[in-house]
This record gives sequence, structure tokens and C-alpha cells, in this order.
Amino acid sequence: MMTYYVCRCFFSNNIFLKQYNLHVTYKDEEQFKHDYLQILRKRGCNTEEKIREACREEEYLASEFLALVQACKANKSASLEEIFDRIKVEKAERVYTFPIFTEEFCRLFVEELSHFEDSDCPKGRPNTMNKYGVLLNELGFDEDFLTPLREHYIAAITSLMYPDWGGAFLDSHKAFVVKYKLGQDTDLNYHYDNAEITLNVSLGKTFTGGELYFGDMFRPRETSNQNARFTEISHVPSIALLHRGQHRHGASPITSGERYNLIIWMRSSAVRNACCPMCFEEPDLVPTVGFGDGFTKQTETVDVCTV
Ligand SMILES: O=C(O)CCC(=O)C(=O)O
Ligand SMILES: [Fe+2]
Repeated sequence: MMTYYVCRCFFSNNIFLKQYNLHVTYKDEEQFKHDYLQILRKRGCNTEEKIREACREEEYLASEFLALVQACKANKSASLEEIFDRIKVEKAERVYTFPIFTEEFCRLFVEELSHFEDSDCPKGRPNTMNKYGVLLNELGFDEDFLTPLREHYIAAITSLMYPDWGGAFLDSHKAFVVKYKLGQDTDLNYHYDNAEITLNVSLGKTFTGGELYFGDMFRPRETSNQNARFTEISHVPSIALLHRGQHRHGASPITSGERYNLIIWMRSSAVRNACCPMCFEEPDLVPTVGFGDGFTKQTETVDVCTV
């Protein structure tokens, strides 16, 4: 089958520097300074510090997110107070939210996905629950965007928040975008994820309804808990939500508009090699391509099946 790609330029071209009201292309620092230093200076970017800020590759990340990651990295063993100033603790147990992307980046991302949807490229769907989502590894998003995002940024947060779920040992992921629209998929059944930790980011566009609701943790060999209490959380564009993969959840129907969410199922081979989170048995490994479902043949494991 033919392999299709997106161009690397998606991550470097046409980045909007809001503060200076300027669209730029970023290949490397030398090119960036050569092309934009003069105009940036004229627009008030006149100190070394400001120039360094402007040519950071992290332009698509919210400044609050960069500050949170910095605090997590600095705070590895010290007090969590500064981190809890920067992260919202939601009512559902161990669910956290925080700004992650700029609104401009969310808009560009959704635009890019719409082009892909309109194209006749073959489309693998994220999972059996979802007819309209897009698998992102097929679009070439892992190498330059999602793997560095997980390794250099998100891991700093998960290491602190979910040490018991392999948060410090995440080594692969499956990422996709889910889409809800009246007349297409409008909601998602109650389920748990094939992930140790899930990142769920609302990308917009505009919608009503579509809340995420959380119930109880999945327990193998236990019949469904009729008394599970549900906690609803509304998605807000550009805000990320972190939860444990085994924390059962679903999405309420949207009542208008279109809702796109980036979902990253993050895996820790050290955790899942000991016990498959879907069948709760020792995994029966079948070779596959790419990250597969995140199992490896490494022998060092962390057993959370008993957590
Ligand atoms: O639509 C959502 O916010 C939830 C999606 C989800 O839980 C999933 O795809 O695993
Ligand atoms: Fe899910």
C-alpha cells in the first residue's frame, strides 16, 4: 500500500508570533535571525532575551505550559506547591488540566486535518469506537511533533503526577484525533484506554455538549459497578487533560458544532510488559510495525496490575 506523508514544514512554516504580529518560518536560528531580526527589532523585540524567546522552537506551546514543565523539571523531588499553582486538579480523581497549545496552533492543526479529511488518501481509523478520527502516525506526526512533545515536555508532568503508572518511563504512544459532528459520530461509549496515561487536548472548533465524563477505575474480573458515580468535565479548546488510561470514561453527545480532540495514549513498556492492560494477563507478543501497542521484550518491568 502507498505511504503518505505531511511535509515537515507544518511544524516550521507560518508560525505566528502573536506578540510581534508576525508570521515566520523557522528552519534554524541562523536563518530565523537573518530573515526576521530587523523587522522584529522594529516591533519592539530589542533585547537579547526577547530575541532568544522569539526564536524558540516552542512557539506552538502555550507559555503557561512551558512554565508548568519548567516547574516540574525543577521540582523533581521538592514540594509540589508550585506545580499545583499551574495545574488544575479536577473533581474526578487524579485528572488534571492545563493550557498546552496556542489557539493559533489549534486552528492550524484542525485546518490541516480538514485538508486530509477532504483528500482521497486512505484513512486508518483510530479504533473501533470511532468512524471519523484520524490516526496521526500515518500522517508523519510522530517523529517531529508528538514524540518530542511526549519526551521533552509531557514526561516531566507525568513523572510527578503518575509515578505509579509508569509516568517516568513512558516510551511510546498511539496518537489520533477524534471528531464529533451531528450526522457523524456524536459521542463515545464508556471505556478505558489501551494506555497507562492519556493526554486529551481539545482543539476546537466550536461546539456545545460533548463533555467528558469519568466513572470508576477498570477492575479485571469484576462485573460492572452499578453504583459508579460520574464526574463531568467540559472541554475547552487549547486545554489539555491528563488521566490514567484505566480510569473509565466516555464522551457525552455534542449538541451542535464540531469537536476535534487530540488523544495521545501514552504507554510504558516497563508497566505493560508485565501485564497487558486490556486482558490483564501476561502479554502474548505478536510482532508489528511502529510503536505497536507499546510492548517490548525487555525484562525490567514495573507491575501495576496489583496497584
Ligand atoms: O472525546 C473525548 O474527549 C474522549 C476520547 C477518548 O476517550 C478516546 O478516544 O480514548
Ligand atoms: Fe478514551
